Amino acid sequence: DSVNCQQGFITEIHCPLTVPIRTQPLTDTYAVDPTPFARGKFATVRRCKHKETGIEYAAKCIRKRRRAADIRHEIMHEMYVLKLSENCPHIIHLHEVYETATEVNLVLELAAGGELQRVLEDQEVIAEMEAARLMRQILEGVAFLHHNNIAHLDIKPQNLLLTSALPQYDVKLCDFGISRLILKGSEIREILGTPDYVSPEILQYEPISLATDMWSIGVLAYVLLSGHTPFGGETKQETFWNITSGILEFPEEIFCGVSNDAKDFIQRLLITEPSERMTAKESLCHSWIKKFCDPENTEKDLSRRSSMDEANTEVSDVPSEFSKD
Ligand SMILES: Cc1cnc(Nc2ccc(CC#N)cc2)nc1Nc1cc(C2CC2)[nH]n1
Repeated sequence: DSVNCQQGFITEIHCPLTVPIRTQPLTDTYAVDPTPFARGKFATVRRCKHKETGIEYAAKCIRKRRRAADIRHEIMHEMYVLKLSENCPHIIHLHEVYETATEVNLVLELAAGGELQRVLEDQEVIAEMEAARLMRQILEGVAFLHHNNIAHLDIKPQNLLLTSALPQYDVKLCDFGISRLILKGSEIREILGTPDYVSPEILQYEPISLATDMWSIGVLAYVLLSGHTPFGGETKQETFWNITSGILEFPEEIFCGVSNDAKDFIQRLLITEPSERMTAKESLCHSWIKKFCDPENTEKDLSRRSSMDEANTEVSDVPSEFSKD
């Protein structure tokens, strides 16, 4: 399709994928909470309620000028990626867009449960079955993006939102502010992302690819199961050194009770050579994801890792086979 991209931004998309942009003030239609959920460097996110329907959304207000540079094309890129993903249940939905002279307001689906990061802060680790269930949903969202040649480039617990506070919550990917369209031949090398989740190729200024997201997913799986980051150091420099060293360890004191399948899943993602990592599709076929998520399996009494000391999960040595696509 005639996608015209420069440096990985989707500028205009040939198809009826237009997004109506309203110019009347957001506050005519929505009652906006004064206190923001989250305040990023360039965006502020607030809960808001539609005055007629009473439905609640999240309004992401992005300033158009950043250090005097006009970044409207970046905002339009994020809007297009969200619009492109409107049928994916694991990506936050874009409802509508408002624009003024100085800012763009994306009215987005509200994920009332907040950031996965909060859950990790409250309960440190997540039961392995729950981690696999969340990981499958995240992988389905990422597989959708990668099928459209879009790399998210900032996958981390702060950008994974929970639909509710109840235990059987679902998870949705958000924040496409630094996502990029990755097309064959277009080499994109930019220092992006968050230290603990950044991949070796980014640190070595190598081309960024869809595999860059798979590294971050490996880090995320490690954190969900152990409560620790695999390469975290005392300083940023030490973390970066650990990441490029490619040394991956599963210390017994933080991985006791975690199945070999789960470790194999992580090992097949935290590989310094991007082309050797599993793709999102291959990850969805990995036995750790299938074992916990196939319907017939959940009937069986799968050992649930309730806490560190009770953990006596039988170590399953099922070889992790997955289809080569
Ligand atoms: C209850 C809640 C609490 N905290 C955040 N934090 C947060 C995290 C990342 C980004 C980064 C972005 N974008 C913005 C806010 N989002 C929430 N709900 C949202 C947030 C949203 C849409 C994504 C804004 N829907 N429901």
